[in-house]
Amino acid sequence: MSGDGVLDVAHGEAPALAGMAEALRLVEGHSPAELRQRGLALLRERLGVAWARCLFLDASGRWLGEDGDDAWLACDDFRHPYAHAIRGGKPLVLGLGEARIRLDHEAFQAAIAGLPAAWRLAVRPLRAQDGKREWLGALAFAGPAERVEALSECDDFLAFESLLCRLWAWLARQHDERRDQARLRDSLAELNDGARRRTLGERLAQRILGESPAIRALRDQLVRAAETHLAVLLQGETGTGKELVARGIHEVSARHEAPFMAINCAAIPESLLEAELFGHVKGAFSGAERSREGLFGEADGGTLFLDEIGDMPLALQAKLLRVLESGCYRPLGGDHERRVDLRLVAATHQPLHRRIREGDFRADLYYRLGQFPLTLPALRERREDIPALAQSFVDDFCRREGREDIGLGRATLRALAERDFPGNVRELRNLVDYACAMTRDGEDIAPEALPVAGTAPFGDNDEASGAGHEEIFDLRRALRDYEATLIRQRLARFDGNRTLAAESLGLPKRTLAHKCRQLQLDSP
Ligand SMILES: Nc1ncnc2c1ncn2[C@@H]1O[C@H](COP(=O)(O)OP(=O)(O)OP(=O)(O)O)[C@@H](O)[C@H]1O
Repeated sequence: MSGDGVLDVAHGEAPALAGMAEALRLVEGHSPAELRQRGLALLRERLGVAWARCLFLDASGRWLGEDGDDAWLACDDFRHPYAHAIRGGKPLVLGLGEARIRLDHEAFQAAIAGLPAAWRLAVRPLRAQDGKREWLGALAFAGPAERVEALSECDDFLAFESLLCRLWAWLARQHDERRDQARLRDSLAELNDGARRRTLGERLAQRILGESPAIRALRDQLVRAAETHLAVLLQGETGTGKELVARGIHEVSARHEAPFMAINCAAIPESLLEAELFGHVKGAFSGAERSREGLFGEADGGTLFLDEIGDMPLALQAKLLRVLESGCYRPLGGDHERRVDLRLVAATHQPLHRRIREGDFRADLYYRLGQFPLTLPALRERREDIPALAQSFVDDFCRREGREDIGLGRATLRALAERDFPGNVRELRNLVDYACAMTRDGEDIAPEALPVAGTAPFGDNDEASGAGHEEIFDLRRALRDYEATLIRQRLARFDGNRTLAAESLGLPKRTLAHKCRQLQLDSP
């Protein structure tokens, strides 16, 4: 330093700041492990220490490890000198010859095996803060006796060791804080996810009723499906709630503000189905006086529900597959392709595998539709839900019809629980509606108010009601009337298409034609 207190800087060097560059190398370590490596490199390269190790304590404080080595040394195993240094809290120096005789720890002996017996080994416990028993690990170095002793007492070395410890403690704290924050973030996200899913599940439970394990699991799956963009294929017997579930998925999905469009592929003649789905431009075919958007366009951004997908004609299946794969469709008679972004939910009550085997359904479409397959349980598989469903249908009936206080007695609930419900929840609902209609305000539904099982088409929403059994005096005639009503309604449902009507009743087309003649259904 010059007389005026200013540092002499000769040839670009300032001796008083000689250690700064090394200190900087340490400070630039980003993790405790990197810091240890930098510290050891400094000892070897700058101080000429031929053998040096830096050990760290694990989180339990019971094991000492070394970077790049899988072996751990127990802190209470006094056959190695590190345990002595840590336990005693003081540095120790010992001759290697003596260490070879006194300490029979295999890994330690292996580590010092090649070193001269005349050398000395220094082991220095490293602590987070001076004077406190907050151990970080231990620094060990070996060399000729005078060099080891000189180094252990040298102020610069002590400053290096102190800097190493402070940086190490600081980096370890930072690492712990980051880990704690990440854990907190993860558990908060998990909590939020769990809470969000629970809320959505509860929202679904207001419409998709039932607390049986099967229906609870179904609601959980619906929430999961709704989180994705996958196409959902709903399989289940008639009346199990496939349409209800399709709406449920839409309502708890991110698409809930966009439209939900539905179409029953079995109820629409093949010639119209294509135009219904794809839309058409003006003049695309005779009668197309105006252009029409079509369900793909109308459901854009939302959900399209294709009910009875098994009945979709093969030619249309190919076109649907193309839309699903390309995200584009072309309205009938249109020049341009349009992009569409929607979730498809398809439903079927018939085993599609059989339709595929019979060549009536494309396997590739089946797999594309079934990205998220769901099977809805039949009501007989979850009989415990019958009382709650029945009660809710009684409440609905009273609200709808402006009726009051119709109750459900135990005997009636027992009678309901014993039924098989081939028409599932729809059958139960229709049956309860009928029984409510047969019950006076203020009274409980009597078991006798329930129609005899299997006598009426309660499974089918839109079919003849089973009212008026008391007036039946001629069974054959009643059966003929019932058959006629059923066939008439089916024909109306399929716009007079006998093939579809026959198929929906499980009859050959010729048998249906014969019955129509017999029952005089041919004349309007
Ligand atoms: N879990 C349920 N909770 C309340 N109502 C239900 C439930 N499942 C079905 N329903 C009711 O049963 C009736 C039939 O349901 P839906 O039309 O969704 O059945 P589906 O499986 O689509 O029948 P299909 O195969 O004949 O088209 C509807 O009135 C619906 O609201």
